Amino acid sequence: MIGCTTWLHPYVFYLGAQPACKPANLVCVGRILCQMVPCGAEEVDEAIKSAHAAYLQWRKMAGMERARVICVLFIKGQHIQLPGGSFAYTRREPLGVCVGIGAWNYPFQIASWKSAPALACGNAMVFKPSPMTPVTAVILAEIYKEAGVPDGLFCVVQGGADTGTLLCQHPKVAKVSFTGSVPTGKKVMEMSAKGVKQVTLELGGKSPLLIFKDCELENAVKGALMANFLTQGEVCCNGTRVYVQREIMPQFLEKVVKRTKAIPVGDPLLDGTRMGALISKPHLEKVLGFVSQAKKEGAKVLCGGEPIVPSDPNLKGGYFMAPCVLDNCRDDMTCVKEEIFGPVMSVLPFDTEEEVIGRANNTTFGLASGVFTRDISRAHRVAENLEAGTCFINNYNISPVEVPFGGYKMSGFGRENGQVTIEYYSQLKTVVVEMGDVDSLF
Ligand SMILES: NC(=O)c1ccc[n+]([C@@H]2O[C@H](COP(=O)([O-])OP(=O)(O)OC[C@H]3O[C@@H](n4cnc5c(N)ncnc54)[C@H](O)[C@@H]3O)[C@@H](O)[C@H]2O)c1
Ligand SMILES: C[N+](C)(C)CCCC=O
Repeated sequence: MIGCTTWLHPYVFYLGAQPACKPANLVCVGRILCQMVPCGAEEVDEAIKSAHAAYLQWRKMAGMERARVICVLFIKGQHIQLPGGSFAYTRREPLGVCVGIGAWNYPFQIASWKSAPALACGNAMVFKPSPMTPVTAVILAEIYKEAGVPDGLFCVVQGGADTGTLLCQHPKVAKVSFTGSVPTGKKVMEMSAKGVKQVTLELGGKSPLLIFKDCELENAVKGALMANFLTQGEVCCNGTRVYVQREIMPQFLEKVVKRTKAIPVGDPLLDGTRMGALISKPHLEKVLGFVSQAKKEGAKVLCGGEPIVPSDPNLKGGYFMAPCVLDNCRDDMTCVKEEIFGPVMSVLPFDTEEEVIGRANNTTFGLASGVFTRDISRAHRVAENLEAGTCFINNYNISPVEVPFGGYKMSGFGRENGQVTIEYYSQLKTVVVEMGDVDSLF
C-alpha cells in the first residue's frame, strides 16, 4: 500500500480506501497497489472550480500560445460574404469545463483522447478514470504539468458511480465525454440532458467482421485475430461476430484455430507475450460464463475458453484464460448478441452478401465493422451498407489519432480523434458585420 497523500492543484488525487489491484502475477495478484478515497461533493466542486479558474485564462490564449504547450490543430471559422459588402464570420470558441469519464480497458488512451482535444480547443477538463485503473490519468496530469499546462486546467478526481454522478450534475460543467458501457452511458446522457450539457458517448459494441471467399485468406485470418484477441479481447470495437462465407469455412477455421492456440499468454511486461491477464476475477468469471452459456446453446468450442496458469510460477493466481474460438454459432445465441469483452471469437457461416449485411446490421450496437475481400467494388458497397461508425477494409483495429473514431446506434455518438473532434469540444459563434446603413423596418 502506498501511503495516504492528497494532492490538490494541478489535479485532485486522493489515496486512501479503494483498492486498485494488478491482475497478472503472483507478486501482485490481489495485492493492493494503492488505495483511493472516492471524491465526494466537496472535492468534485473544488476540482471543477479550480478547472474553471484555469479555463478563464487558458481560453484567452491564442492557438499559437496554446500550441507551445500542447500540439494544437488548426482551429478556424468561416468568412461569409453578404449583400452590400457586409459579411459574417464564425469563430470556434471553447465550451468551458468539460468532464471526461473513462472505462478501464484503455485508461491512458481514453484520458488522452478526451483531454488533448479539449485542452487544444481552449477548455479545461476534470477527468475521472475507472476505479479499476486509477493511476495512469494522474501520470498524464504530471506530463501535462511538465509540458506547461497551467495548474488546475486538467484535474483528476477519483471514484466510481457516485463521483461520476456528481460530475455530470455539476452546474458549472459544460460537457461530458463518456467512455463505458451502454447502461451507464444512458444514465450519463439523462443527467447531462437535465443540465442541457453537450455529451459524447463512446459505448460498447458487438461488431461484425465479414470474410468473403475471394479474400486473401492468410490476411483474413490475421485480421480475425486482431479483431478478437487484441488486449485480451477487452476492446470496445472488436469484431467478435466473424461471418465467414461457407465455401472457405473449413480452411478458415483450421488456420484461425492453429494461430489462436499459438498465442503466447503470460507476463505482459515480456516482449514475446501477446496476451495478458483479464482485468479482474469477476470479469474473468463473467467471460468464462459466456463460454459455458454458448456451449449450452449449442456452440462448439474449437479451442480455449478455460482458465489457464502460465508456466512462469510468478504468474500463479493471475486472471488468465486461453483465447477461445466458438464454432456452430447462430445469430440468436447469447455469445453472438452480447458484448463479452474477453478473448472469445464467435464464428458464423453465410452464403450471400445481401444476407450477411442484413445479419450484421441486426443489432442495437454500431461501433465498428470489417470486411475482407479482393473485390474493390464489394468492399466499398459493404462499407456503405454496414451500420457502424467505422468499417475496416482488409484489416482490423487500425485507429491512428488522425482518424475519427465513434459509434452509430447504441454504441454512442460524437467522435474522438481526427480534425472533426474540434466540433465536439468547441461551440460556434456567428459574428454579423454591417458595412452600410441600417435598413430599419421601424
Ligand atoms: N466506444 C469506445 O470508445 C469504448 C472504449 C472503451 C470501452 N468501452 C466500453 O466500456 C465498457 C467497459 O468499461 P466499464 O466496465 O468501465 O464501463 P462502465 O460503464 O461500468 O464504467 C465506465 C465509467 O463510468 C463510471 N460510472 C459508473 N456509473 C456511473 C454513473 N452513474 N454516472 C457517471 N459515471 C459512472 C465508472 O466509474 C467508470 O469510470 C464496455 O462496454 C466497452 O465496450 C467503449
Ligand atoms: C485502439 N483501439 C484498438 C481502436 C481501441 C480503442 C478503444 C476501445 O476500447
